[in-house]
Formats: sequence, C-alpha cells, structure tokens
Amino acid sequence: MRIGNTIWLVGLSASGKSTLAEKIVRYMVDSGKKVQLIDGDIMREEIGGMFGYTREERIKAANIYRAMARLLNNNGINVVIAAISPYEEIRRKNRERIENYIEINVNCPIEECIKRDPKGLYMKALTGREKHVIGIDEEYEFPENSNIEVNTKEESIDESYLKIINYLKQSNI
Ligand SMILES: Nc1ncnc2c1ncn2[C@@H]1O[C@H](COP(=O)(O)OS(=O)(=O)O)[C@@H](OP(=O)(O)O)[C@H]1O
Ligand SMILES: Nc1ncnc2c1ncn2[C@@H]1O[C@H](COP(=O)(O)OP(=O)(O)O)[C@@H](O)[C@H]1O
Repeated sequence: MRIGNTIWLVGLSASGKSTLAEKIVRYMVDSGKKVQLIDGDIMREEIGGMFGYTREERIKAANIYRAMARLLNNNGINVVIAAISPYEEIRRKNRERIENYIEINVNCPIEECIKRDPKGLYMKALTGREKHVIGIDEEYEFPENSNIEVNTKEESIDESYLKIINYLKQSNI
C-alpha cells in the first residue's frame, strides 16, 4: 500500500487556511482519493479543549495533529491539516517525521487578517480581552521552508487554490 501524503497549511488566523483546505479536500475526493481533514480549531474542540495557546501548548497540539497524520498516512489515507503552526520547531518536526510532507505557506499580512477578523479574535486581542494571539502579542515565525506559498491578500480564493492544485498535480498527488 502506498503511504498517504500530508498537506499542512500554515498561516495566521484568518489568512485563509480552512477555506483552502476544504477546497483541496473536495478536489482529492473528486479525484477518487482517500483523504481526512484536520482543522486546528475543530480538532481542539473535539479533544475537549485539552490545549491552550501558549507556545508549549501549541507545540503539544501540533504533536497530536502530526501523530494522527502519520497513522492515517500509514494506512494509505491522505491528510489535509489547517493549523497556524507558528513556530519553525513544529514545521521542522513535521518535515522530519512525516514521510510525504507538503507545507503550504498561507501568507497574508497581519493588517489584512485584522481587517477580516471573522471570529473577532483580533478585536479581542487588541482590546486586551484575549492573550497569546499570534501576530499580536505572540510572535509568528515566518515559514521560510515551505513547498509552496500563496498570497491571499493579492490573490482570489480560486487563484490561490489553482496554484496549490497545480503544485499537487506536478508532484503526482
Ligand atoms: N489566543 C487565542 N485564544 C483563543 N483562540 C485562539 C487563540 N489563538 C488562536 N485561537 C483559535 O484557535 C485556532 C487555532 O488553532 P490551531 O491549532 O490551528 O493553532 S496552533 O497551530 O496551535 O497555533 C484559531 O483558528 P483559525 O482562525 O482557523 O486559525 C482560532 O480560532
Ligand atoms: N485567496 C484567498 N484564499 C483563502 N481565503 C481568502 C482568500 N482571499 C480572501 N479570503 C477570505 O479570507 C477568509 C479566511 O478565513 P478562514 O479560511 O477561516 O481562515 P483561517 O482558517 O486561516 O483562520 C475567508 O473569509 C475567505 O473568503
């Protein structure tokens, strides 16, 4: 059996990870592939709010996402993950431990994410009602080693999506 791929979308909250992840999953399902979506905010809820948002807790949450991805990949199932993954430490471990790892840098300036703010998270952070918000009071380490980058401020959803799909096709995924 062929080991599955993990496509890991990293980026600030509101950068467009979930929007693009859902479209990638749809594309893979339509191509007859087995695929599982792991979305950070949904998975956090499903595991009972086990982790918070400090650096240590984000690294622990990523360890769980990675372990799930490896199990599924080993059973031939592709995985699409949407998680901020703000630290290079998380991404380096992904590269080391996930056999077929593809990282997508969902790049969007913090100013644009603050403008979008679909969950009101940035408003809360800027008014002191939420702490440990990446891009506000916690650093976002810019991903320097991703396989592909999309720029969601300048590109439409379809443009970013097509960029990703073309890359996946070139990589025989
Ligand atoms: N500080 C703080 N307080 C409350 N809620 C927060 C905070 N930071 C992030 N969020 C929400 O959690 C979602 C990110 O979870 P992730 O697992 O993807 O993040 S991480 O990879 O561990 O950094 C994230 O979802 P997305 O907006 O989809 O990125 C937010 O809904
Ligand atoms: N090129 C793009 N790719 C993805 N999302 C985009 C793009 N341009 C604008 N958006 C918008 O940005 C918002 C991103 O929200 P979401 O996908 O929930 O982000 P995240 O999962 O990173 O928090 C959506 O409202 C989406 O319509």
